Amino acid sequence: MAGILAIDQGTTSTRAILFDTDLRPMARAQEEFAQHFPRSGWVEHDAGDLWDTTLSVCRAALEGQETPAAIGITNQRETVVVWDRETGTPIHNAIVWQDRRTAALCRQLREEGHEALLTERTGLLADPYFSGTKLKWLLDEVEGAREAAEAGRLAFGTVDSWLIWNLTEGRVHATDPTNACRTLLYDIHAGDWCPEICDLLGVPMAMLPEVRDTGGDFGETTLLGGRIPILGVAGDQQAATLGQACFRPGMVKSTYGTGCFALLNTGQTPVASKNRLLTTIAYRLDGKTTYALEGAIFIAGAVVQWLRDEMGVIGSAAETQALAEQADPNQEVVLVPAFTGLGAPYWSPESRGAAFGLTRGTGPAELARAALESVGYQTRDLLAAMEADWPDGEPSVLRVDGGMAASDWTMQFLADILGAPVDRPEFTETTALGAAWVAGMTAGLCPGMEAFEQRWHLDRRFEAQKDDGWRAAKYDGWRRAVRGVLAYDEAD
Ligand SMILES: Nc1ncnc2c1ncn2[C@@H]1O[C@H](COP(=O)(O)OP(=O)(O)O)[C@@H](O)[C@H]1O
Ligand SMILES: O=P(O)(O)OC[C@H](O)CO
Repeated sequence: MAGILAIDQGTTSTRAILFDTDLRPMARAQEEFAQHFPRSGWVEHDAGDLWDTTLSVCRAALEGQETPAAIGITNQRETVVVWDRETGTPIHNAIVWQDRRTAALCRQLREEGHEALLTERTGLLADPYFSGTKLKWLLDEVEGAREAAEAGRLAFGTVDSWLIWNLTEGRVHATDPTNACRTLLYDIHAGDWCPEICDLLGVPMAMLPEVRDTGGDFGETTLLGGRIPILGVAGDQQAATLGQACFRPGMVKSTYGTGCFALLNTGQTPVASKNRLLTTIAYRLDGKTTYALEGAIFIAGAVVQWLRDEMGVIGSAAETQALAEQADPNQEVVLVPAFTGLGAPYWSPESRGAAFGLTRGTGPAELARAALESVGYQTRDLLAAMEADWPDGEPSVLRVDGGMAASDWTMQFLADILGAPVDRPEFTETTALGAAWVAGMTAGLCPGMEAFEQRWHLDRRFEAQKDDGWRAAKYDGWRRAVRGVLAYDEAD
């Protein structure tokens, strides 16, 4: 029987995985594309590259295969594309979620007292991470853009909308609530775009996509052989939450790719964070919205890439494990990888990274260990904030996935620093799996939630092996290092 094609359009590469209806992977293809850094703190993608790589990985994955019965799309979130409805041409490069160009605008929004409205409606903060201020920047800076948008000639979309538009050859301009809720323009309580915020940011509502259920009808494509309906769309972190079967309130997953994103399912209740986490939509199925608390860290696996590409201390990511094992146990080096600012729970876009505790004897091994440890410390920051925000639902086990979850050393350190077990599933491409499952379920080909939950299989559980004294001392060192980074920023 024909399968389900998952498109995973990520920050550094685009993937397509063809699953059979039992959700076993049958074929896959992946392509990287160029990152553009036109100025310090700016990150752009050529939106044409995002579409071209999508088309080519889909064609490669489908080569010699039957036409799939459905497509599920999952994508890097918050990244902004604006295009001309007539020609389908983007008016500018896509501005990527990591881009910090609107830090001053966000500061101004905070100083003028607008953050309360933004948080109340969207569950987010006035931070450059989200789409809204990036879109405002495009409308302000690209000549003629605002007039064209007001006249209805321009379309805005996160990457999902851009891909849907292209796959349907301009017939469908839509998104789903998991992507809409990251724009800073969407009212997560009303379940619709927020006119007040659009007004505040000068965004004409005519350019916004229609919001449809995560498992819903997003049109069909004829570009991949036959007619294939697009039946599932979710932002990549929410798709991973689905792929990890975190369906019950209290379940939490953490994905370690370029960054790290932890989501705690809070059921049908949107929990307002008192600890600078994000209130977000986990999924909307059959018109019913499930919410999550999210902690977002901008640098996780990217710190390992930095060791490889900029520092040249490793040849491959996997080498960090052996180095960390060799590190001198008497050296307490702490690395705060705030390369693009600090995300949750600090939200300090202008902070930059620092290493503490360096000695004459510090070498690549100690640096590699500190890099891997930084991922554990940052996760503990997030889970501590989650526990404070939602004490009744304290999560007992953390489900992990993403490229860096392959690092046993990092996962063991994570369990040790959390003082709680960490579960790694057999299949760690949970993002694509989640998108495929939603599309397959909507098509009536895949099992519902309960049966899907049963097919989650453990690869390995990492149990905490250290005592509370060790944990407290290590975490205290991290907290002091973060305070140092924040203080340096203030002094600036
Ligand atoms: N064995 C490993 N040890 C440490 N980090 C790893 C390992 N394997 C992969 N990584 C890191 O995981 C990241 C890739 O994960 P992936 O989920 O593919 O990311 P993304 O989807 O964000 O591109 C890279 O940043 C890489 O440095
Ligand atoms: O592309 P990834 O996996 O780094 O994920 C990016 C996130 O969606 C940003 O919020």
